[in-house]
Amino acid sequence: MKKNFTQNSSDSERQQLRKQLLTRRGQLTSAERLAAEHAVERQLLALPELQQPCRIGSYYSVRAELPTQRINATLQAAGHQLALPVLHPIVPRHLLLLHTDDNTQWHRNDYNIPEPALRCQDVVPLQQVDILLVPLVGFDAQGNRMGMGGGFYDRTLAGWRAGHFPNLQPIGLALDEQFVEQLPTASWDVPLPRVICPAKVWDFRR
Ligand SMILES: Nc1nc2c(c(=O)[nH]1)N(C=O)[C@@H](CNc1ccc(C(=O)N[C@@H](CCC(=O)O)C(=O)O)cc1)CN2
Ligand SMILES: Nc1ncnc2c1ncn2[C@@H]1O[C@H](COP(=O)(O)OP(=O)(O)OP(=O)(O)O)[C@@H](O)[C@H]1O
Repeated sequence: MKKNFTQNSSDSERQQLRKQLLTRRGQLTSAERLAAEHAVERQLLALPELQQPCRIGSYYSVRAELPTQRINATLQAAGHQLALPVLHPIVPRHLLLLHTDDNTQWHRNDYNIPEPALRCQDVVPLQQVDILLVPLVGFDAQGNRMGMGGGFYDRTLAGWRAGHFPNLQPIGLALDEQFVEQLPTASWDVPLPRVICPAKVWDFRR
């Protein structure tokens, strides 16, 4: 992948790179994607943090994302509490995390992504979340992340970067093909401390 993006790269460069990465991600077969989910699940479950019951924010994978349906079910079966994102009904481009279990009712949001029905009692404040599994389109050797371009996770992670959620550990989940040497960055981008891929757990802390 190209490396000639500068820190001040334009929106169109970011858009173009996003498109290339989405195309690359879309070229995997469903068997390859399933194998990737297995490998990521194995590495995730082996993390020391997950050896005790945790509150985990995950995502409901769509299109060619690293699949999470099986990972989410396994996490619940292992005794972890699972919360999934809902587009905030009032604050534009913000996310809420909602507790989910077998009784959860599902709706499709404006992006056609299934999300739990909004019930106030199910909202899990980020202060109470231990691990946040973050979807991505691409990531680089510094942990910089490119998402779908809505800024949803950038806004969510801004509070974490500011120190408001000291117990929260964000972890990106990705296919190996989503790695690029260097992504263009913007001031609002929040680098991920860790990314789990099928081949490797990337640790950017220290
Ligand atoms: N599975 C999953 N859930 C998620 C996210 C995600 O990336 N993956 N999000 C991460 O933020 C939030 C939703 N944000 C999204 C932002 C844009 C588009 C999207 O598809 N936008 C364009 C398509 C882009 C394109 O065609 O180039 C569209 O609406 O058609 C989807 C989700 C919350 N839930
Ligand atoms: N903390 C923030 N506060 C206000 N605006 C923000 C913040 N973070 C991102 N934005 C805005 O969101 C828009 C999209 O950002 P960007 O392209 O980096 O999204 P992304 O990381 O790809 O998407 P996502 O986080 O939803 O997966 C940018 O125009 C930016 O101005």
